Amino acid sequence: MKIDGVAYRSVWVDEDGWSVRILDQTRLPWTVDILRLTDEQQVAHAIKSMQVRGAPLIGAVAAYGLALALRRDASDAALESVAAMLGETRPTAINLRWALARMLAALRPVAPAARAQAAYDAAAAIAEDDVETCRSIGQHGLPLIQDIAARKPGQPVNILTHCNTGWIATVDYGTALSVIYQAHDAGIPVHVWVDETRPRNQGSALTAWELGKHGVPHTVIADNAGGHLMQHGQVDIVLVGTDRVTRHGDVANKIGTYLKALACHDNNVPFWVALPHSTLDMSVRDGLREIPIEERAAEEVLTVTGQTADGKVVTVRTAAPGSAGANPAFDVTPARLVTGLITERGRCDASEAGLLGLYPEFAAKAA
Ligand SMILES: CSC[C@H]1O[C@H](OP(=O)(O)O)[C@H](O)[C@@H]1O
Repeated sequence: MKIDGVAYRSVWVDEDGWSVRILDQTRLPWTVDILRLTDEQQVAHAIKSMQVRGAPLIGAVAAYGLALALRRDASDAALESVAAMLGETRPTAINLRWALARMLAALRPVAPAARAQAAYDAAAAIAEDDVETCRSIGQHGLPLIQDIAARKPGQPVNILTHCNTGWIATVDYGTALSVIYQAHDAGIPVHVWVDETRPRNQGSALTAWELGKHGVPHTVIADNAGGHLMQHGQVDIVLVGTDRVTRHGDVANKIGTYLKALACHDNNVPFWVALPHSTLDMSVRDGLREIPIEERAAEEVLTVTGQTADGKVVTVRTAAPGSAGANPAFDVTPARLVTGLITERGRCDASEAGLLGLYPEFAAKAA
């Protein structure tokens, strides 16, 4: 996508042919800082600290992290240990393990002398696959917006979204935001309610920034405002992304997503989840019991980061001194609350039958 008219992806190989470039998402929306990663430890830090974040993107960046490591040591031991280390950086998004598994399958059979180049090629394939996949997700979600627009001619389609599922959560285009971008670019009047998405504010800091750069009308709201807006007919559809979808269609996503789904259910607002194939985990049936939920530092809840009037970016404590904090970073929305799934292959019910209808080859995956 573009930043002030200049095309970017969220991860790319530097001109030097080997180091890896990323946008530092902890500095957005205040500054566009491009980081240069030169080893797997820097990649691990970037993922853990959320300099790069978003389920598909952390998978792609981890793949390049493995390539960086193999430049120095392409032994079997290094291949396995670095893949394991990177796989431990964040527990919930299955895309991280999906990408590393794909890299290991590609690299184990390759002679160490040829492994580094093969790793860059495999990482590039993951990145390119993600770009086309996310573009396609947008196309398959577009009819949902068109149908709503047809029922309210001349009025904007009001879409509520949670967290950031845009091009900076993927290699390009995004998932739920890919649908919004394609609707906007098709000339459909849309307006986006952007959940701020405490505690890391991926909505108010990242989604609002992305939509602003693309010219999409939007309004930032408190996370707790969505239900009220639905009760007053202000939300036509909720579109979110996800970090893991189970065989039965349960959806792990940013904390607060489940509450949005409950409000949708109570107000008959469609709740759609956009995902690439790399977010499917067909080995899990019961998401609530089986998906590991990342517990992040309490400090993220007890503080907030923002920009002062004179342009300084600071972090201030918002909680009472001495109070403890709890920070589960994801929750699981049961399939029964999901209207449907939007994938690169089409839309389906949030069910095993729905998913296998689109991905019959996944039937054999361990369950
Ligand atoms: C396109 S998937 C984005 C997905 O990832 C986010 O989590 P985080 O910001 O912690 O990486 C969030 O759950 C989004 O829905």
